[in-house]
Amino acid sequence: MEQQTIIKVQNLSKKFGSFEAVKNVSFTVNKGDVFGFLGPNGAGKSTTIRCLLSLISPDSGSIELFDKSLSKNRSEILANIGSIIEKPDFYKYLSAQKNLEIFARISGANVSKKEIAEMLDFVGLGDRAKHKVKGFSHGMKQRLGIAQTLLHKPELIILDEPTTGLDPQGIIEIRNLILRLKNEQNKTILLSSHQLSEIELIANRMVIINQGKSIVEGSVEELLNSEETLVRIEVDQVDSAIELIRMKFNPQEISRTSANELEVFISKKLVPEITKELVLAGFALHSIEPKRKLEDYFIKTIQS
Ligand SMILES: Nc1ncnc2c1ncn2[C@@H]1O[C@H](COP(=O)(O)OP(=O)(O)OP(=O)(O)O)[C@@H](O)[C@H]1O
Repeated sequence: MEQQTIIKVQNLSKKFGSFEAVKNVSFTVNKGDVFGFLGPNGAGKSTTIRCLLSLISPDSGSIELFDKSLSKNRSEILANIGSIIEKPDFYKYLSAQKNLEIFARISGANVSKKEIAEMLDFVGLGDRAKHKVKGFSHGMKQRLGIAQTLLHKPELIILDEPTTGLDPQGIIEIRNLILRLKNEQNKTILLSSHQLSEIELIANRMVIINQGKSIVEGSVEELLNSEETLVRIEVDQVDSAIELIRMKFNPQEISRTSANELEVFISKKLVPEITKELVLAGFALHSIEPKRKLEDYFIKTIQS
């Protein structure tokens, strides 16, 4: 069965003055994806998301949502998206339930009190429905924000860095909630983050964006578990170790990174073999650390 495309962004560019915040960004989100939009701070994630929500208009490129052009079907498309792009704002002296009732009325969503109660249950705030938002933790407000995005029953949910500022427990709650949105409510979710670990835990597909450009897109599993691995080896006599590895394994790339360390790009399967050969040849092997290529790449990107 052919997969339905929910978001198709092609060659999107946006400048602020002469500064190019987004340069030719392209990616595709399919129905049922938890799609990770990964990049360091300032990469252009929020700018892209603001274009998707038609809050700003791109300078060039095309955006299709639900197989329709955003520029030509704006209100129909936006009615099918729920989003949190900044910290959700509530009437703090009103209860969680009252807040949702008001937001439902403002957005014109036809939602019964029973449905609102179910949404609050879904985000784990059922027993707090009558409590004033004033006393809610940041995590609870974030979950109430997610309930708010569900009011008009959208097919696509866009969350811009939803776990920023949350404590570890709060992060786990949001993560579980996102997975339940996909599994129990059949939502498609676009989730931006600057943390690979976050995306790895919940997304099935992702794009990495850096300095306004999309760099790599694909299945999280395939991208993170690619056969080719960067292996860091701490050993005495680095140059002789490089010679030995070159001779026996013919790696694609190998280089000395410090007086007692080398890096080699090689198939994951060969790591035990390399270890054995170095030890048998009498090298003092202090450590051997395989790093997934993408992880290493992403860390370098962030640090640069
Ligand atoms: N309205 C604006 N005017 C000028 N520059 C802007 C504007 N909005 C964003 N930028 C710049 O564009 C770049 C990309 O910002 P953007 O917010 O899209 O990044 P981001 O990936 O979402 O990062 P963060 O997680 O820090 O928000 C940044 O350098 C930012 O300073």
